[in-house]
Amino acid sequence: MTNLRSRLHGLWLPLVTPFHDGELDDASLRRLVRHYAALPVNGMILTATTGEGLTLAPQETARLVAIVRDELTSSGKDLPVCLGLSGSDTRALLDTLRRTAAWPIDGYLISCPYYSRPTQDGMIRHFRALADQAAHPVLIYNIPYRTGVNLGNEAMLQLADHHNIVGLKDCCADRAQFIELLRRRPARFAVLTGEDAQTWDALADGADGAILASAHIETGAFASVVKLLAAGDRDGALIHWRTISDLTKLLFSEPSPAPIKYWLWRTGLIDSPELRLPMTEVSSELAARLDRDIAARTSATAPAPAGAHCQ
Ligand SMILES: O=C(O)C1=N[C@H](C(=O)O)C[C@H](O)C1
Repeated sequence: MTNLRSRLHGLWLPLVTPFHDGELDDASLRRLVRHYAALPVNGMILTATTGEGLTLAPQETARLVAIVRDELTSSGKDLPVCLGLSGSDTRALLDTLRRTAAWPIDGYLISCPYYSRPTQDGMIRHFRALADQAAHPVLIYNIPYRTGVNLGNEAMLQLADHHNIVGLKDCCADRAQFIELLRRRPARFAVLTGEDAQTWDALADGADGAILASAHIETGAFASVVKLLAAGDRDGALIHWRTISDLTKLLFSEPSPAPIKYWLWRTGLIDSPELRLPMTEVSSELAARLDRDIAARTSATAPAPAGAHCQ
């Protein structure tokens, strides 16, 4: 597997997990991976928020990882892949790390423990225990509005010194905290944003890259924004950002990844827009808005697949 730290830049895609009639949809998954492998994506995250990882059985996650690696290999694309993990029981996560140690992945994206609201010291000890054990490097996922707890910069910087913790996916939603971290972090600690609507600000502030669910759509434009801003071409990046900034809001106007799955279904990339409960499909109002946006963006390309219809 790859040296993950050296690959933590550019645009990463947190892949949706396609389902059909309640089951993991292997055919759609293979189609998705082939599609994105041909686009300017620097890495993939599996089974995170967008991948509905909390709803997958361990055997399904193993099958998903194997399929993704198989399709990437057949596409000739050596993309790094991180497995999303979340949980609030350190011992259970240690078991998961042992069970997945030999899987064909390059790293883990591990969210802060949710619901129990531990102290900063508790989270430091949690991530150190996981990183000590992990057979692959660890990216921390700080997303307080989902977990209920914010990993502050003092704790983050202590964790950044751990040899097996290589970076952060930041969704702290606090620009001052984010900028201070960018100023104080060691160079070996990568910082990528996961705040779709704030992508421009985060990259302009100095983030190394972005992990964006919205980039399932208009992938090339998102990749251009990341690449051009990194190269210092603000005007060039702005041309692309203006075509996608509203999209980031539309795709998060109901719980993600329902709007993205609806879009991928309507454009023929997956066979069904279904999610696993408690997540539900988009409302009919949003479906109509998405259809209008799809029509506006794809009028020059293929029509919606036969059988796809507004709900
Ligand atoms: O699945 C992810 O990883 C992402 N999660 C964030 C969220 O859903 O809150 C958003 C980001 O685009 C990717």
